[in-house]
Amino acid sequence: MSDTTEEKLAKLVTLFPDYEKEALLDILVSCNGSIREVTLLIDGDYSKLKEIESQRKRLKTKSQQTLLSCFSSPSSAISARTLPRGSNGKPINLYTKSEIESSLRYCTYHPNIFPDQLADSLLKMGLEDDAAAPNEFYLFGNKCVSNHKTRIYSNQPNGSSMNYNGKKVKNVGAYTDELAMAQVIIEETVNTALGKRKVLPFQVKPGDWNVQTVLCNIYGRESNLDWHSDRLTHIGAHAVIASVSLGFSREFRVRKVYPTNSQVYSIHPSHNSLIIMHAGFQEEYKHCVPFLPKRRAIPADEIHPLSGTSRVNLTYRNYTMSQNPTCEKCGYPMELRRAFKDSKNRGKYLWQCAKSYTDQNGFKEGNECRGMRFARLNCDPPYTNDERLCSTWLADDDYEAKQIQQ
Ligand SMILES: O=C(O)CCC(=O)C(=O)O
Ligand SMILES: [Fe+2]
Repeated sequence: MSDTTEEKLAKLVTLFPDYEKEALLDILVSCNGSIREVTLLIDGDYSKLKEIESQRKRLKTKSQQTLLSCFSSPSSAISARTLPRGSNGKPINLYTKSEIESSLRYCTYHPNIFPDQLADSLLKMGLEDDAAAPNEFYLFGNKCVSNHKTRIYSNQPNGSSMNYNGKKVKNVGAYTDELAMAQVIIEETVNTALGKRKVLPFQVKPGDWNVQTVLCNIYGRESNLDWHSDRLTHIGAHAVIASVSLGFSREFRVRKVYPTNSQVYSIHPSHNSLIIMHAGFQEEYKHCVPFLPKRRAIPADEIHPLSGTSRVNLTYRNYTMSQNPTCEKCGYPMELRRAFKDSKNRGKYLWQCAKSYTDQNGFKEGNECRGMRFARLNCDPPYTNDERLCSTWLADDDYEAKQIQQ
């Protein structure tokens, strides 16, 4: 059986860690799903590529043309591949609270967050939830299926009609007493932590952070979660997300979203620990749960007594956005994003039509929509067509963008 798109993409992410996942997906689509072609393309074997390109001239679609033109210069392919990551190209391991918090400016780490019994019942809840299922979604028109399972729990009376990542959620889980108890501890810990930090312009104030939704991810031995930043669309700019790890300990990697060769850090959150991804984290960093190396034998003392090699993750989210715009051109819901790639535009919050990225046929020729609006956060309505009113935020250590934009 051939690999799913998600599996192919996971392989490519491992082969080409310096590339954005979205860019790899673009290239994979433009190479008709062939990993071999992608490898040739990125490794700069242009004679082979020419052959492939001339074969494809017959099929020639707009998206393929654009994508290939981005990779037509050997220097762009080679520089991204060969740039060293950090000092020696390897992730830096962060084990303790002080190592994590001194290296990552938007993260705090809180071990032993729940009483032991509560942690164990939440772990069992995740492991035994029969309604948890792989995530199915469309990216650039390709159907992707995650290799970990997910369930969303909501404490809202209208929770059953909620949206997540642009899709109506089926089968929202009811709030149990354990979830309600855990929420009290999480809200208290997060609001206390917020009170000790600088408040960023678009974030909730200390004391006001509260939870409407808990996303539960269940990882087996073979599961992973690819590099991403969480979508801001419903949780807003400068979102604060609380992420609890339960059971078998898996790596949680983080790196800045720019430059492309940014240093990777590896955190090892233990059973019953909390990572708070503070305001600015989703804007400036991305994160993933990498695959466990296939051939690595797991030492007996790492196997969790209740979950074996499975891990449960609970992420607590505060839904702050309710008036999100729809696209003026096609009526599709829009996604809130922050530009970061080029330092000239970095910091601008934008509403982008989600159709091309998430709709089943959204990337087919003639179906693309490039609808865009500037975000005007904390205003009614939260969008504008006047660029001068666009909400913008730059990290205070982003000297490069500040200098260019002044
Ligand atoms: O499992 C984790 O630690 C991360 C989960 C996550 O990033 C997400 O659900 O968006
Ligand atoms: Fe995430």
